[in-house]
Amino acid sequence: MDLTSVTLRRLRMCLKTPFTTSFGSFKEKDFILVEVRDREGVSGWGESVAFTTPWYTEETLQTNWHLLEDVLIPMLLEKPIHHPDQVSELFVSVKRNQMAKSALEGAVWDLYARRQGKPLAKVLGGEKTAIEVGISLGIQPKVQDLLHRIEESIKEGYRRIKIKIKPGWDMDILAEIRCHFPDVPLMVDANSAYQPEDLNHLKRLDEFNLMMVEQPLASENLIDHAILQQSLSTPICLDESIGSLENARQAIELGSCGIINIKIGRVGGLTPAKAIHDLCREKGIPVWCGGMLESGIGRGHNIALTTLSNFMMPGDTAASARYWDRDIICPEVTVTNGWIQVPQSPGIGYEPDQEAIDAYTLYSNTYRA
Ligand SMILES: O=C(O)CCC(=O)c1ccccc1C(=O)O
Ligand SMILES: [Mg+2]
Repeated sequence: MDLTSVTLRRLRMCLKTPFTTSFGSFKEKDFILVEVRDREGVSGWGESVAFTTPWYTEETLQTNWHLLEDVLIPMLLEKPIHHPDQVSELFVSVKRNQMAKSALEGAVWDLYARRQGKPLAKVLGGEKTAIEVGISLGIQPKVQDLLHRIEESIKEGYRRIKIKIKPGWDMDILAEIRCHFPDVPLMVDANSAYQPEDLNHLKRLDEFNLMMVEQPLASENLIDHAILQQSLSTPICLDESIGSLENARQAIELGSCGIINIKIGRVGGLTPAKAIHDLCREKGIPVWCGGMLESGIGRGHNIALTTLSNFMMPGDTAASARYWDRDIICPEVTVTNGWIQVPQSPGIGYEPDQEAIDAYTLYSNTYRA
């Protein structure tokens, strides 16, 4: 692959409705869009999923810009590579900074697939032609608002509902939801809002017939997740705790979870994401693809990854229109009866909408070999 330049753009897109987790609320999404170009002028696209503050992991938009500009782009443009798998190898000497690595690696994967004239899903070894998706609903001002959002989401066809929980917005809310929607496939995500001492309280989650409870405790705390899993019949799903293949191996060995949420950005790219997927398949741990309120570019990457066989549960990659008035890809991602048809055109299979990208760009910079 003859890479000649990389362009970073900082975009700001307004969310249709604010998204609230146990750590705070977002009204807009600021992120870095990455474009790699080769000698023939073909482009590949990637997206950094880092937020502007380090509430989810330690990375931020600014730390990603720094890593990309000062470390990763110079490394990538210095040495020729032949396959996108070599990008994560090239970055082994750089500790962590997974989202920064992933943004660039994803762009190289897209370019590689486009050059082959094949969909990224195929190039990754994915077989599915359609993927099943769910929806993640943030904490709402009132229970009534949440019930209304759930009803709408079911009507739109989403295959499972995930709600965000935190102390004070958990058991009573779930009781209310189950009263109105006794059978809807339901799960909860705490984004580490609980402490090991909350074990007895968390045991009550078993009353609500949940598919899983996502990341109840701190990311570093695999031991207490294992202890909690022993007293819960609801499977624990780890999100923030899984930053690498090694984290996944340890969580599985310790019994810290029964399910893993794979996010490409959190694990450093598509190559490591695939390695975690393969390990989980071997160990009998089902996986699903999480979301980070991505633009269409990141959404396209998620869809391609989800075509791998061990993605056995609906992911969080909802339709473009659930987040944005206008997405930055053509066509936008649409969901019909809870399914997304995997695009069959080359690369991520969605074309970047240059006009929309320009309209959302705050500033940009290009780096040449
Ligand atoms: O709709 C989405 O993209 C996923 C929503 C979501 O749950 C989420 C959004 C932002 C950050 C973290 C998470 C999460 O899965 O924990
Ligand atoms: Mg999560």
